[in-house]
Amino acid sequence: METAARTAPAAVIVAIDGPSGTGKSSTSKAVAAKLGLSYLDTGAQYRAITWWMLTNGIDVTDPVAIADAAGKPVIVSGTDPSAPTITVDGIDASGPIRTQEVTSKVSAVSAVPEVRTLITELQRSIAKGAALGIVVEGRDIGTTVLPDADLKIFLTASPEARAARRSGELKGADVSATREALLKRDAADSSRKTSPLAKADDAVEVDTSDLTLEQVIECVVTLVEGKRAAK
Ligand SMILES: Nc1ncnc2c1ncn2[C@@H]1O[C@H](COP(=O)(O)OP(=O)(O)O)[C@@H](O)[C@H]1O
Ligand SMILES: Nc1ccn([C@@H]2O[C@H](COP(=O)(O)OP(=O)(O)O)[C@@H](O)[C@H]2O)c(=O)n1
Repeated sequence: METAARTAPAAVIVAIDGPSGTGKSSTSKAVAAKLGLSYLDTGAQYRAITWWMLTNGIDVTDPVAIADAAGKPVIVSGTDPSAPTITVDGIDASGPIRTQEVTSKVSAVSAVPEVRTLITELQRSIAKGAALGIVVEGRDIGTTVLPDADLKIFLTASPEARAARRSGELKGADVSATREALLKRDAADSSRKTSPLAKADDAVEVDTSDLTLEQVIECVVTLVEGKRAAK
């Protein structure tokens, strides 16, 4: 009789990177749910450490203060794509990490090398523990966190499409102000020295500007299934 271990599909690791509003979270969650994989939102982890710094009086304009405090918060990510969670020191942080204040400060905190080292280790251990595989989304997953991922996707979209999507979520937010804020964050994330936002050489680039979310999901599911079949 065949053992479960022999018949179970090999774990598949999928890295999805790209700037804000390109569809990383929606696509990654849906692909993971459809294929029975775990899901990790690495942006939520950088937001969580930023929120902890802000609520604990750390000066987020001072990289030395950020580096000194980086090891203190305990960040735990739940990886069920239908109900992802994030806690900091046991407190649910899923709401507070989405505030405008955190969004405007997260690039400065995430640029500090000590922060990146700690969060990258956490991400690798979560990916290693995902028995059936995982979809990990962020900015540096294909280049730095999981350079041996089975499949790397880099999502792009025009600043106009991204701003329209984000201001739709922020109910009534001004599209041009949202566009400027997105571009400012892209510039900071792309220009930092340690693991900047970048497309890995072997990533598949998908421009989502004129695609529906369903089309993007279908495209990525097809690519993952192809990789799984080849394993
Ligand atoms: N291809 C698409 N077409 C239209 N809206 C989209 C598309 N992809 C994502 N969205 C919407 O845009 C918003 C931002 O998507 P999200 O997945 O959070 O992007 P990211 O994680 O890259 O910042 C969400 O409201 C989402 O439903
Ligand atoms: N792998 C990652 C993921 C996010 N980040 C940082 O975290 C911020 C928030 O990421 P996010 O994915 O939640 O942002 P949105 O795309 O949801 O706006 C980014 O702007 C980066 O500064 C990072 O540096 N590396």
